[in-house]
Amino acid sequence: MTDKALRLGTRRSKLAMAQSGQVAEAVRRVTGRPVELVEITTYGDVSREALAQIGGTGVFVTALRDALVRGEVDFAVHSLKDLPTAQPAELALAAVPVREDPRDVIVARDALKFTDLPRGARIGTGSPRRMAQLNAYARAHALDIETVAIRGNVDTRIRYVRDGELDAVVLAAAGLNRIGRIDEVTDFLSVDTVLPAPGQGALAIECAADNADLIAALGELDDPFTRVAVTAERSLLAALEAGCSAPVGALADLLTDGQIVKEMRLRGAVGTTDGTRTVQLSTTGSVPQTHEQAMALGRELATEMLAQGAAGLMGERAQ
Ligand SMILES: NCc1[nH]cc(CCC(=O)O)c1CC(=O)O
Repeated sequence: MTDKALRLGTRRSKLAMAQSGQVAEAVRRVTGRPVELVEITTYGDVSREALAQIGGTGVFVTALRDALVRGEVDFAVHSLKDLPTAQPAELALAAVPVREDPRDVIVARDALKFTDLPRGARIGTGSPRRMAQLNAYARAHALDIETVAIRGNVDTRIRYVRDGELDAVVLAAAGLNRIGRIDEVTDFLSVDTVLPAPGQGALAIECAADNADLIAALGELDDPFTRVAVTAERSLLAALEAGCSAPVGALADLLTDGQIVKEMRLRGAVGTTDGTRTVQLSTTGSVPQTHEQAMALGRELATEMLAQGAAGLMGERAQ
């Protein structure tokens, strides 16, 4: 094996740099090769206005993928939840490392928990999924909250709370962990309250589909269970024909009896952002042993959710 540095394409944001840095270290460890970070500036990074117009995080992923396809970098790390469900033929998902905490969390003023927020509290999030589920919970439990649409990176969002503009913001635990700000969380939301985005908490390591040596080397970092779980979650998302900013929550986990793994459960939730209508279902089956079995589990749940009217609740998908 050669000693030439592997080039890891990354965005410059704090979260992207943290994720890429952590994966770079793991790749050095398993391959014994040096890894060099190559910063890719995306259109969305340059202009906030542009991002609003193009819509969503797809622009970030696209720029990294273009650099991979052009051979400017050897591999890239994405937050799996930001990755479109369609896999381009030129690229391979070489590894899905062990997922960390998939939960959403609250960063609130005065160390408040979600259910202790005062009447009329304003909670910031840019995610229709989080709005839908927080508002549905609030309606069911007579909480009087108002969800407020915000944008921006993690630092910007927490600043809304520190500046007193909002009472709380909702973020992913995994992102805060990776940038070293997990201590600022005031409440970890149970997945029974807010089902995370498909793939939340997991990373995707991508490289060129024709680079078999690199796929094999990066494959050392793959966690087969995380991979089947996120495959089932993303299959549900795809079968609902929903985009990555649609109000869809999904989480696959293992049902165990003592130490013995019995089955995999896949939960899904869709709802209108005002929380008035939701479809929330789960299905349980044998733990998928193949990609195709994991895909089938997601499709199966999607079919049941669509039969209960899920399609009619997703009007607010990405512009
Ligand atoms: N949409 C932005 C984004 N993409 C991935 C994460 C966090 C890391 C993860 O979920 O894996 C975040 C921030 C957030 O939702 O708080």
